[in-house]
Amino acid sequence: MSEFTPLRSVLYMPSSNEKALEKAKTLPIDGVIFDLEDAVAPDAKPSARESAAAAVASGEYGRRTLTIRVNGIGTQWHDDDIRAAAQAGPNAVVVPKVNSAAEVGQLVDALEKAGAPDHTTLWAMIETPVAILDALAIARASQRLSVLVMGTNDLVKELYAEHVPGRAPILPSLHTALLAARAAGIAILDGVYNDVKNIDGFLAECEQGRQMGFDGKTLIHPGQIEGANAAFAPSEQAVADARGILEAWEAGAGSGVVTYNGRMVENLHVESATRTLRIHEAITALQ
Ligand SMILES: CC(C)(COP(=O)(O)OP(=O)(O)OC[C@H]1O[C@@H](n2cnc3c(N)ncnc32)[C@H](O)[C@@H]1OP(=O)(O)O)[C@@H](O)C(=O)NCCC(=O)NCCSC(=O)C[C@H](O)C(=O)O
Ligand SMILES: [Mg+2]
Repeated sequence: MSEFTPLRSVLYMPSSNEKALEKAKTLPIDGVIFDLEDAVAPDAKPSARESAAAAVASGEYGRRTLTIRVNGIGTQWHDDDIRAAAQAGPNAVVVPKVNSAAEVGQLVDALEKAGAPDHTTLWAMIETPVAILDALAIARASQRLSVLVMGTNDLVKELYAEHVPGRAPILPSLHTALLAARAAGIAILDGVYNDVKNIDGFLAECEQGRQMGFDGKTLIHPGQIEGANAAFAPSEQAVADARGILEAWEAGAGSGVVTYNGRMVENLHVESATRTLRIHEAITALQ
């Protein structure tokens, strides 16, 4: 995956829900997670596995990043899921409840043994206390691991915490996982917002996630896409400022510090501005 593959909006859908699989072909999402885990009842798992593989193979999802979330290590479905997902060759296989660097190694071996193509990376879900405490080791465990995905429902459950506006009970965990992803140089996606009818609450959480540094948000409903796409794209003002910073820097050629709109600009601000423009260009290229 290139450094700036946009992942602003990554929508989960139960792979047992044919209507949802069909609808996703038309939705303005950056990525899809065809779910085989929590959203699929045990009896429906074998057919959901086939549907997810067929969806990936269909070639009908355009430029969207396609992923399959398998059932976790140690479950009765895991090995068959891994085999089917590897052979389908999505952009990534998402694995829930990854708890250690050793598990990342085990997953990468299993994917390679099952014939996963080189373009199929691993996305590890961080959703348990032990994963938070081992986040750096997990994030650095393999070149094939490209994204951490927060599982905030499981995390809240495991902590005996509560879902509250502002997410104070899980902020330390979110920050720890962010630190790990950034230290490892990989992407990280924020968790889902369960109250699908509460758009204001959802937008506030998107804003918070973007300010913290997340690359995008995992979603559960089409009504959440527009807000996530807007929140995780550089705003018009951010793009204008980035261009202004680069112009001011070039105009001051050779000096180690200049100003833009009265604010100090040093090399590090130029790097951030360049990154903002590259993200903006990658998003613009999607349209
Ligand atoms: C949450 C839902 C069960 C709500 O479903 P529903 O009441 O049917 O919603 P609507 O009637 O408002 O739906 C309107 C239309 O949109 C389609 N739809 C709904 N959701 C999706 C979706 N996720 N993908 C694609 N399309 C979707 C409906 O079919 C309607 O279509 P139409 O009739 O043509 O207008 C439901 O949204 C849902 O199932 N969401 C996904 C749930 C899921 O995948 N959960 C597992 C992942 S979350 C998680 O586990 C994270 C992590 O592990 C953690 O621990 O936090
Ligand atoms: Mg979970």
